[in-house]
Amino acid sequence: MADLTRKPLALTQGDPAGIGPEIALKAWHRRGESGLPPFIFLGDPRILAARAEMLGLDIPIEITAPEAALERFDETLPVFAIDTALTTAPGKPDPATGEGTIAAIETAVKLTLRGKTSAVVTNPIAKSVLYSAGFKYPGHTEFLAALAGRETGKQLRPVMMLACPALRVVPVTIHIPLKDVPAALDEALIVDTIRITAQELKSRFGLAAPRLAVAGLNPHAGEQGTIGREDEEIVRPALERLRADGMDVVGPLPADTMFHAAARARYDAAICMYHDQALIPVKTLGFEAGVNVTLGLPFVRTSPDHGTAFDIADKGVADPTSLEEALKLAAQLSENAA
Ligand SMILES: NC(=O)C1=CN([C@@H]2O[C@H](COP(=O)(O)OP(=O)(O)OC[C@H]3O[C@@H](n4cnc5c(N)ncnc54)[C@H](O)[C@@H]3O)[C@@H](O)[C@H]2O)C=CC1
Ligand SMILES: NCC(=O)COP(=O)(O)O
Repeated sequence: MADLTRKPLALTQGDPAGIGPEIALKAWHRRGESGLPPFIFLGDPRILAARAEMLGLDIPIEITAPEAALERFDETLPVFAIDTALTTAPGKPDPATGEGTIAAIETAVKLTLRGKTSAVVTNPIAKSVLYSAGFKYPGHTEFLAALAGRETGKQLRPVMMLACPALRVVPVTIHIPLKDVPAALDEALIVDTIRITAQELKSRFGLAAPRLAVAGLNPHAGEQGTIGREDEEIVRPALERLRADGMDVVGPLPADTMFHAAARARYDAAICMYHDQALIPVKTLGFEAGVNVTLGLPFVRTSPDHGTAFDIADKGVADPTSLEEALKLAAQLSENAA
């Protein structure tokens, strides 16, 4: 039975041709055994119903307001209806659905900032599909910060964190080509990213004194400047500034030796210089239960660590565990922040 003093989580549909609708249905279906916090699905109920039929799941889908979702969650899957072009099939994305996909994210932010829902949980979007539909952001992370900035009038700096039971990682640069990473790195970017990470590890994750380990950019963290100068000229001075402020930060460390079990035991989060340096270890150690969390926003946002998985979207085999973990972490973090 849901605690009716709480609010539901806002769960966006993601790309309707991906596995988002399927994992939402499966997560609701096993809500009792997994102890799932209540959510309201923001998306097109016709897409959800068609996917339930494909999966052979008899799931009562109910269009409802967020205020009624908690009460109804035990009995029905609550949906806040957002019209989406019905031009896709599972595994066959179409930019025409982009408008509905984006509207679901915008609605989630509005509902959460207005106190109707407790946090935003996003199903995966395919960046390339949305770019064809005119989307101008690298991903949810930057889009959510822009939406929240628009609503609050504040300039927000979002930080991506991925977490699984064995590891938390933060990429300093996110969705940019590898060749552009060195030029994108500067002392201020590294300092800001680490400050926001440390702050939220305290306020949202309850770590009184977070220990951070920072990867170097180059092999062997530059080997004293002989394999690239960035680690000595950019990363090290940034870490010295943070240490002067009393932060527990080590590095720059050689990235190849900072993710084995004994090394991981020495820190609470690893700060990495680029996307794959951060995401390869976390997805290798905990793909099934990994969660993506956006720090630096005025609300909690999580998502599964995986993407749209178009290759399996018509097969019925998608695993909902990562989404379930994202929903549970969102509920926990928003409770910590309350
Ligand atoms: N938060 C988000 O919106 C994210 C979106 N993406 C987007 O997803 C699209 C596809 O990306 P990929 O690199 O192919 O990664 P992906 O995570 O969609 O798929 C990688 C492999 O893992 C499998 N897989 C993923 N989730 C699974 C699940 N829940 N159960 C069973 N198998 C699963 C897929 O079938 C595929 O073989 C891209 O357009 C990317 O932009 C990727 C990551 C996160
Ligand atoms: N590789 C992580 C990813 O693509 C998620 O990005 P975002 O949509 O959460 O910004």
